[in-house]
Amino acid sequence: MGGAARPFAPLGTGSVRAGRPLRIAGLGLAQLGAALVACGLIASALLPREASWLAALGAVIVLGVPHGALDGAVAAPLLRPRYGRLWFGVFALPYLGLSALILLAWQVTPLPTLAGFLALSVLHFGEEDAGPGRPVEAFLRGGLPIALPALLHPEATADIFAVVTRVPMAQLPAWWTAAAWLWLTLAAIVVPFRLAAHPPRRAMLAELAGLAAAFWLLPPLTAFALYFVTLHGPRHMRALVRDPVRAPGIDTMGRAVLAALPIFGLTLGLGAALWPLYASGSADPTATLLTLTLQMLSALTVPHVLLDRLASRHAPPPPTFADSLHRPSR
Ligand SMILES: CC1=C(/C=C/C(C)=C/C=C/C(C)=C/C=O)C(C)(C)CCC1
Ligand SMILES: [Fe+2]
Repeated sequence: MGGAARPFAPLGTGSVRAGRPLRIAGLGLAQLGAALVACGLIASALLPREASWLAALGAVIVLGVPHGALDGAVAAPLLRPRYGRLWFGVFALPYLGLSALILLAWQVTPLPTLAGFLALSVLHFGEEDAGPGRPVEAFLRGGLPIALPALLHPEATADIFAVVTRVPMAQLPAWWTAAAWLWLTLAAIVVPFRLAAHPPRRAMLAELAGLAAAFWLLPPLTAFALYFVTLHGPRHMRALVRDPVRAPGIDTMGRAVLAALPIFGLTLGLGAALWPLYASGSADPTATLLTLTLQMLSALTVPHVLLDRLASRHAPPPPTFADSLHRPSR
């Protein structure tokens, strides 16, 4: 795996750029909150399956989805200078149009859509976890949450995706199992070399060991929720808070949460509007919630990833040596 690069801080700290976060027993308030959420999710694994699905989905919706709702704050500085007050329409119409196409794809070709969703997730999780310009580490880290459930809990994972795709799945599709074995084989070949060449930070090893243990010991949806709300979401938010160019107004975790609220509310409203459509073909409300949540997550992830690409393409390049000769240093 990669060498020492970004400082590791898996759980959100109260304020990244400004002030000193409140600390209790050496933990920041947000870290304490994340630890409590993690304990709650782990305990929810003891509940009957439907109830544990509900707990995991509740966490994914309330604590995980808001990181995608920050896309408005990323799009505004790109679009407002050119479109003025119309910027929100210019942002939201293609974003939601693309999402609607993905929801349609789940109805028309559920299994290819599932394959595309899983591939996009490996890319998105990997880029966020490994950081830019580290394709091998990104593949290995992004592949972990997708490959381990297939290898360690194939029946439970198939049960979940039979509900999501509405395609009977006595077992996982062979392509998923094959891809998971390929990931494991590559990891077994690459990781020992990487470990020898760049001894990893202890915190990164602890994260990977913790994740592997979660995907081994917990039901797959619970382990995924744990990864999504304590690692992926906070990491995405922290990256935006630290980036003064992509979302200039978002410079503390508190501001990030506030900025996410309007689009998060809109997302919940869209989910509520779609509910009757999804409930009509569904066995029970928990199954409806699972299908709607995962399909909407996938539908929003496509424009979410595209916007991330666009925003990094439009970011000004880092200052060159020549720049530093011409500009007075501050
Ligand atoms: C539901 C679920 C899975 C997949 C979830 C995925 C693929 C989520 C992707 C979310 C994204 C990309 C969000 C973007 O921010 C697993 C872990 C395979 C097995 C357990 C249940
Ligand atoms: Fe994300």
